Amino acid sequence: MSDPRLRVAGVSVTLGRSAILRDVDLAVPAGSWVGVIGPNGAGKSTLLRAVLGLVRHTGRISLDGTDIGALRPRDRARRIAYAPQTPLLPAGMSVVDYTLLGRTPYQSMLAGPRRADRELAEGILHRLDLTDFAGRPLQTLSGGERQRVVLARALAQQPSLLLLDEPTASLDLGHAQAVLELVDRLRVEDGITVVSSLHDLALAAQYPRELVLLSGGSVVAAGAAADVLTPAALATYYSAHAHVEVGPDGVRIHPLRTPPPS
Ligand SMILES: Nc1ncnc2c1ncn2[C@@H]1O[C@H](COP(=O)(O)OP(=O)(O)OP(=O)(O)O)[C@@H](O)[C@H]1O
Repeated sequence: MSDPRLRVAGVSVTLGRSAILRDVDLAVPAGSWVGVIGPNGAGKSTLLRAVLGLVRHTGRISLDGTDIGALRPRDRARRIAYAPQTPLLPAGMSVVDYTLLGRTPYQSMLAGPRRADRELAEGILHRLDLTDFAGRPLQTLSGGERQRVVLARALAQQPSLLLLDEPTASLDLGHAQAVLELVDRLRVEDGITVVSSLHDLALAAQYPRELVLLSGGSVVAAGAAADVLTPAALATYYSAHAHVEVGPDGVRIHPLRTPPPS
């Protein structure tokens, strides 16, 4: 059997004196979308950062069978794109120039972006509803606009693996759906493999093919949304009360208020 695009095997991360990830296993087939969910502090961002090589880990992380530590930095930058939850954006840079940073791994050291790079960046800005913002300095954007621009830079990398940390955190419902639809279209049309953390469980139930539920740094459930997002799991790991409806068009989650004490 061929290697999955991404394999995380027995990965643990310790930061300071705290065990943040414990023996995490994950296999993401090429062209799939895995959603990493879990309550605040469960280790979702740390898992994505470990895949990027930004935090030290034990265990093995491989891309198409090659240990990520063995990839040359340029090769890694071409193959893995990352849209962080709270990116540091260079002040004064325009939206289109920031998007073009995604083309850096494809350019020779001193050459600037080529015409094809500009056309690609413009196409991505169009697909993300950002054309009117192309010339705007990054610091003038709203939170949701910034989030889409960070995604634009990641997509400009034309990666084989796209890591998204809370891609919808600052987006209104319409833009959240548009971004996730676009990601899914790129997955289907361009064969991009996606791993994203998601807080919004209603969206998490609809887009990724598979969910991995982290709690306290460990994988406590994995599989289809209907198997992971059970009322019992929501109560146990999120301390949340919800009604879960599984129907022909997927899983729907209805948060329920706790009845007030009588
Ligand atoms: N450098 C560090 N030293 C010690 N603990 C850290 C460090 N960085 C992160 N942590 C802790 O690791 C845990 C996991 O953090 P992480 O950001 O991965 O969680 P998360 O699931 O993405 O959370 P959220 O949903 O709130 O974004 C948290 O308890 C956090 O405080």
